[in-house]
Amino acid sequence: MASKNNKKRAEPGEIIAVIRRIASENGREYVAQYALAGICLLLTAATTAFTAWIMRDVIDKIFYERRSDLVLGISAVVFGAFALRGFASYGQAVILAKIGNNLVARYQRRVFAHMMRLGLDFFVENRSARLAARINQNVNGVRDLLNTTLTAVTRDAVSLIALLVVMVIQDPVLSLSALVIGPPLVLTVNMLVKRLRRMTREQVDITSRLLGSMQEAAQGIAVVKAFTMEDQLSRSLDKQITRVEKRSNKIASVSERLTPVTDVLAGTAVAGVIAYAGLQFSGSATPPGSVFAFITALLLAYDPARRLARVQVSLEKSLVNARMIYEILDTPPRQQDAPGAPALRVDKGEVRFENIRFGYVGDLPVLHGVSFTAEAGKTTAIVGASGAGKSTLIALLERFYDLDGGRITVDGQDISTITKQSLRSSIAYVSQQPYLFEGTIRDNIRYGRETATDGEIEEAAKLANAHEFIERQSQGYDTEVGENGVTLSGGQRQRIAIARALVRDAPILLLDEATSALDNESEARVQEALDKAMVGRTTIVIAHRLSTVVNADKIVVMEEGQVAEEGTHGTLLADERGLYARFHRLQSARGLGLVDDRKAAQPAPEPQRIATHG
Ligand SMILES: Nc1ncnc2c1ncn2[C@@H]1O[C@H](COP(=O)(O)OP(=O)(O)OP(=O)(O)O)[C@@H](O)[C@H]1O
Repeated sequence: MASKNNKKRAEPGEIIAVIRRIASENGREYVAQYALAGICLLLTAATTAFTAWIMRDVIDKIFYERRSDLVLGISAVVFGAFALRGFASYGQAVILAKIGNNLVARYQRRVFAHMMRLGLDFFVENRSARLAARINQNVNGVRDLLNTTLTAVTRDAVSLIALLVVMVIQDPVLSLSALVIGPPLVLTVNMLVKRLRRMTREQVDITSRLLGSMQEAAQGIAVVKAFTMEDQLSRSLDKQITRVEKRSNKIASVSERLTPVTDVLAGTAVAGVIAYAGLQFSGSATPPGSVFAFITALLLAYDPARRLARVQVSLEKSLVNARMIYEILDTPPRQQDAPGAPALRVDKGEVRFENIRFGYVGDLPVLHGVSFTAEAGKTTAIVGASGAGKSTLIALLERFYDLDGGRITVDGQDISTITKQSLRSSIAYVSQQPYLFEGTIRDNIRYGRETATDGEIEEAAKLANAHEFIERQSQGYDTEVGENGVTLSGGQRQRIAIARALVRDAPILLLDEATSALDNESEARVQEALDKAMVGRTTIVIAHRLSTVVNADKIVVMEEGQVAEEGTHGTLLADERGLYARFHRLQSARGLGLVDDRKAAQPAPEPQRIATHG
C-alpha cells in the first residue's frame, strides 16, 4: 500500500468527497432501498417529536383540565406513535443492515478481484497475512461511512430539528437558553476528532500487524516448533498485543471524553430550564403543559444530539478505513496489456531471451544482458549458483515483471505486446515449492485447466505417477488437502503439481526443480513424471538434478546475472576449465545432484566464457 499516503491527514471536506465516491460507485443500486430506509428514519424522527408534542395535551387536558373523555383517545395516540416508531426503527435497521452487508461483500469482491490483477511487486511489499487482516478491518469502514451518514442525517438530524421546532413553539426564550450549550459542544468534538484521526490509522496498522503475525506463526508452525521459537514468538506477540491493547484503551478514553462533556452540558441546560421554568410557573396561573412538552422535547433531543456529536468521531474512523481500501483499489495494476494487444499464437513454441536487463529494485540490476534460445520442443536446463538469476528468468517469461531492457519472444512475438492471458495459458509452471489450495486433490489438479474432465484429470495424474497414491487416500480424488497440502508428503505434493501442469496441456513447460530432500524412490517417481511431462514441449528447467542436466538438449550456465556458458553436457564438459565442468566435478565427488555452491566452485580458475548469446 502506498505508505506515503498513510501519514496523510484528512483534508476538510474529504469525508464528503469519499462519501460521494462511495455513493457514486454504489449508490445507484441502492437508491430504492435507501429511500425506504430514509422513510423509516423520517417516521422514527416524526414519532419521536410527536411524543414530546403530545405531552402538552397530556398535562393540560388530562391532568390540568381533568378531561377524562380524552384519556382514551390520547393514550391510544401515544400507543400508536410508539408502535409506529418501533416498526419504523425495525424497518430501517433491517434495510440498512442488508445494504451494509451487501456493500461489504461488494468491496471484498472488488478488492480481491483488483488484487488478483496487481503485479507481484505489490505482494512483495505487502505481507499477505497482514494484508488480509487489513482488508477485513477496513471494509466495514466503507459500509459504516454510508450507513452512519444516512442514519445521522435522516434520523438524528431530522429528529433534532423536529424536537427543536417543538421546543421553539412551546417556549422560544427557554429554547434560546438551552441552545447555549451548542458552541462548546462543537469545539470539544473538533478537538477530539483531530486526535482520533491519527490514532485510528495507527490502530488499524498495528492490529493488522498483530493478526498477520499470528497467522504467519500458525502457517510456519513446523519451523516454529523445530527451532523452539515458541517463547521468542510469544514474547514478540506479547509486545504487539500490549501495544494494541494500550492503543485501544487510548482511543476509548479519547472518544469517550465526549460523554462527560455532553452530559455536563446537557445537565446544565436541563437543570437551568427546570429552575427557570419552575420559578416562573410557581407565580403564574397558566397551565404547565407547554413547559412539560418543552422539557420532554429537550430530554428527547439529548439522544440524537449526543449521537450527532459522536457522528463525526465515528465518521472519522470509517474515513480512515475507507481510505485504506481505496489505496488498494487505486494501486494501478502493472504489466497491463497494451490496448488492442493480440493473443499469442504458438506454433512451434520457441522461446528467445534477447539481451535481457532487469532489476527488482531501482539501481540493483539482477540480470545484465542475458541472451539464449530455448528451442521448440526441446529441453533447456538453466544451471548456476544460488542468486545467479535463474528463477528471475522464469518470472520474466511469465511476465510477472516488466523488463528494464531487451525482449523475450515466443515464436517471434514479443511477450510485452501480446495479452498476458494468452501468454500464461501457453505456459505450464511447476514451482520448487508447489502450492496446493483449499479444496480436493481433484480441484487442485483442475486449477491447471478449468475445463478438464475427470477423465483427463486422472490421465494427467497417472502420467505424473500420482494416481496410485491418490487412490489410496481416504476419499481418492475427492480427498480434501490440508492447508497447503500438509496432509501429503513433499513428493506427493510435487506430483500433484506436475499433474496440474500436465492437465494444462500447454506447449511451454517451466520447471523449477525441487531441491528439497525427497527419498530416492520418491525422487525417481517425480523425475519419471517430469520426463513424461517434457516430451514434445519446449521445456525450460532450473535444474538441480544431474540426470535432468545430462539429458537436456541445451544447458545454459548462469553466473551473476549473465550467461557464462552454453552448450550440451558433452561440449561443456569438454572444457575442463569451464564453470560447468567444475560444477560437475564437485557433484561427482559428492555423489549428489547438481550443486549450486559458488563458494565451492570459487577456488578453481576463472572459467572460459563459451557463449553469451543464443
Ligand atoms: N522479489 C525480489 N525483490 C528483490 N530482489 C529479488 C527478488 N527476488 C530475487 N531477488 C534477487 O535477485 C537475485 C536473483 O534471484 P533468483 O531467485 O533469480 O536467483 P536463482 O538463481 O534462482 O537462485 P536460487 O537457485 O537460489 O533459487 C538475487 O540476488 C535475489 O536476491
